[in-house]
Amino acid sequence: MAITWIDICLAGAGVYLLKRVMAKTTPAPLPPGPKKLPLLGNILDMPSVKPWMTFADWGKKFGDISSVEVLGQHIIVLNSVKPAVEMLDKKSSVYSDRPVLPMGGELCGWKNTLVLLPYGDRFREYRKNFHRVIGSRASMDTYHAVEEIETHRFLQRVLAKPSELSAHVRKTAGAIILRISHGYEVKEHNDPFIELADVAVNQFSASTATGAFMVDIMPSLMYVPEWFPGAGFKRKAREWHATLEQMVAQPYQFVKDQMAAGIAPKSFTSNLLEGKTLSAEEDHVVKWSAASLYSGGADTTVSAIYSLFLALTLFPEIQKKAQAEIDAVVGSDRLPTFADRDSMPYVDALAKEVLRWNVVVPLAVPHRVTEDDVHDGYYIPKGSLIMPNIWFMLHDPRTYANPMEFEPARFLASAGKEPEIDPRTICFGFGRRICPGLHLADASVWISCAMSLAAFDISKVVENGVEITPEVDPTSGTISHPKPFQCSIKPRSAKALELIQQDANY
Ligand code: HEM
Repeated sequence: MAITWIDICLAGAGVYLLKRVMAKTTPAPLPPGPKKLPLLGNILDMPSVKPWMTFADWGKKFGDISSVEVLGQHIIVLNSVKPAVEMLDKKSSVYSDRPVLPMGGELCGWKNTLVLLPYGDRFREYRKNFHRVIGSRASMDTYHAVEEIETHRFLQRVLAKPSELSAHVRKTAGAIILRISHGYEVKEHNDPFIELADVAVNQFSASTATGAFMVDIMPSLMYVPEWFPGAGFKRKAREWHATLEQMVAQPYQFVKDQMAAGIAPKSFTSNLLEGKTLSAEEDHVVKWSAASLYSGGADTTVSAIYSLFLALTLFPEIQKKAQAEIDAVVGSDRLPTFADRDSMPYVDALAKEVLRWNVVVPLAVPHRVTEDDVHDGYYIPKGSLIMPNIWFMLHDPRTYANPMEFEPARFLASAGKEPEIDPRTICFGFGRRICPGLHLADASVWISCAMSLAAFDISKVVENGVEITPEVDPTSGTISHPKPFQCSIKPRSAKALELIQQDANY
């Protein structure tokens, strides 16, 4: 029997009606959201620039849990901490998967790193490794010396070339993480591992950018051969896959060679390899969890520390208050160390405010739901992507007074006023996917605040008698950075200069 257009239309109408009927049989309504178009859903509502701003508007219109549907994909946006904790933490056994990303995850291979790893046994193994090495504030004590030495070297680099602040921040983050992950000490210039990681991390951002590759919308394109017209993305994916493989394999081989020679310093990788013969699966887990540590830490703290310098440039009074505290506690004969942390509440508050003001990962990383759920009266279908709007949670006037202002004192108790919520309970995400590098990040941001403030005065650049005020306009993207800005960085005194120039290898 021949099939006619009428049959097809009737079948189409049937599917549509069936969907409508099925929609009616769902256990509860979907969370509210912008009105959908037939077939296209909310594709035209999806923002491409700073989506967290649009999502915050949805929160105001539709409440703390809102939803959209893009080509059949449900996206649930959470605009407050309460549902984020109730769903992602309390129901973590069904809210902890990650989305499948055809370009970045599958073709380029980033699905082997923790951030995109599907929820399951391998995921648990990686997390266990992270937990063992940097899973608590106490375990981070082992790495305080590395943090202090590398941050001191950072001061020396800044002193030598203050105009290259951003590059120094990046290099220091890479140096700290590579020492912890692979026991590798970076070279002062053109370090091959740092360069490789920079390229790979940029490729990660490019390959996972929303809407950048058609294959992310039509996953079947993954199977198109490279020679096929329009399949340029496959060649690109092959190249990017190769960079990632090198970024993972080279430092790993370095540790193995050093261990064979009996000269490997203690590190995340050497610790996991020590005295063991690994199966292929165990080898994969050690190699890729070390790389996850390295790639997760390479770009994130960079954003936070760069924004510390932006804040210090913009708010000289806050800088002076923090320096006064350091002078009173540490004096001027030495640089601050982690041992001073508990005695310097204002510097601690400053580090917290940096994490709140400049939100490094504004929408976290989407969590994928693995079972149908009904939450707070709303239907959350299996396969939905949950996006916690961390940016809004940290700028919500219900939680933070004058949220757009940079004000460390909000985290200090004063007469009749409790400190505001610690942003570290929000900025690192939620549930079983919470950032496993949070203690390391916290330590890096704090020591950078304390040492930089002890050593330097940071101020606006004056050009032709005019002060240049940097703009506060962070970039869009999974990891948001302050836009490049100029500032003047000078040693605070002759004594500070002497301290910076002292040997950093203590
Ligand atoms: C200021 C610095 C940092 C911030 C604000 C930050 C924030 C985040 C956030 C929001 C997530 C997603 C959590 C979720 O899905 O709910 C995440 C995941 C992750 N972070 Fe961080 N992070 C920072 C530094 C670091 C560092 C230093 C490392 C490595 C040592 C790291 C490694 C990772 C990894 C591997 C994941 C993926 C975890 C998973 O999927 O299970 N992060 N981070």
